[in-house]
Amino acid sequence: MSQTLLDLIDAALATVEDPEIRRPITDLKMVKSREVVDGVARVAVWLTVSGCPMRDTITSRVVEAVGAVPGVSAVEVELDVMNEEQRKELRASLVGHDEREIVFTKPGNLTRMYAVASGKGGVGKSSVTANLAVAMAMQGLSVGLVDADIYGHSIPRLLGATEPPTMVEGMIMPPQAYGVRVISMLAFKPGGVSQPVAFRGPMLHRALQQFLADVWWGDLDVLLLDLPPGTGDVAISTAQLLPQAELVVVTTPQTAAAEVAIRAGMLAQQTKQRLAGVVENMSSFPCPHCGEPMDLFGSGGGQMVSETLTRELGTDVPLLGRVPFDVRLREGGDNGTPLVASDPDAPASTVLTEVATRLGTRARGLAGMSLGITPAGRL
Ligand SMILES: Nc1ncnc2c1ncn2[C@@H]1O[C@H](COP(=O)(O)OP(=O)(O)OP(=O)(O)O)[C@@H](O)[C@H]1O
Repeated sequence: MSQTLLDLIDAALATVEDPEIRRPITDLKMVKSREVVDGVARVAVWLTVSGCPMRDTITSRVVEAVGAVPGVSAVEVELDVMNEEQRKELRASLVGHDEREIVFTKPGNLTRMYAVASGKGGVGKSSVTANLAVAMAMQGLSVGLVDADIYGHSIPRLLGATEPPTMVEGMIMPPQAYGVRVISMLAFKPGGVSQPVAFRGPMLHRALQQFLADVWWGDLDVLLLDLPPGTGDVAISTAQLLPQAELVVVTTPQTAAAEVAIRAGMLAQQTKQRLAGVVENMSSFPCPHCGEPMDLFGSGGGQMVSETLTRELGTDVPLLGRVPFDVRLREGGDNGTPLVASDPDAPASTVLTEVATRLGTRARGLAGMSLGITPAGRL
């Protein structure tokens, strides 16, 4: 009888996923032992590191899964910590190789990659990226988000993902929020959020490389990168490290913002990247009193960027959506609750979700790619 009960307990443990790695703890060899004495199940679990921030979550998941097995009256969980050998084995089983390489550039990798760019700061690029990531995760996609704005990182706050990552044998397990794996410079600053980052160009490249190679991303459907504004070092490093990443340009409706956004988009011509499209943010919204459309930041910027880039690059660069100005989007960013999660039916959420659906399911091909050829004929 106890054999049958143990089988049931094993089956229950196989449903418990490690919250960071998102694989069954049985596959990860995290179950040290299990036994049943008079209906009381005792489960010992190996944690990867002693200060594992997920210890309580793992414990409660084990208690819930094993406690639901008929015949189990109580569950006791004991935690132990893996030794170096076990961690190495775990690392090898997860990564499949030892050297630090960027998995996204390996042949056969199917992760869709989007680098979100803007011409200038403050147009809402980070807010759009964070909400797109959460919307994609809410659609069941496995999503990673790199805050490539090394100096001005803001993604952890926008998603409330400010806890430090767990390290397993030099591999960084990224914190998660709303189902999105997030890495940012915050994870590497002992002085916390207000500590400035004083990096020169080559250091920025190295930091980005580390975000991509040393972080355990798992099998991602989509990787989003929140670039710093403009066409500086990080935008170029991204193109070098992830040449398959497509650009998404964010602008406001304002002509001045649109003009600089075009420059950010034109970078694709030099880097030979594809342009997935343009998102206009802080667009027209209905006046709360009279319902008339309010164009707080002018109008037409997104359309202008889309049309100009289409013409200049000789390829379709669609306007993916116009996200209305919404104070709740700003408030959600301030308190780490993205609007698409807190109010999925808000007009801004609806647009962001549509853009997320489009990008998350987009077929990969030559569309949107500047071929870098000049038409033959009269000069
Ligand atoms: N659609 C919107 N409606 C209202 N407020 C918005 C909207 N989009 C962004 N904001 C607010 O605008 C400000 C700038 O947004 P955000 O930080 O996302 O811009 P950014 O382009 O990433 O800036 P930077 O690159 O300089 O960090 C934030 O306070 C944000 O909450």
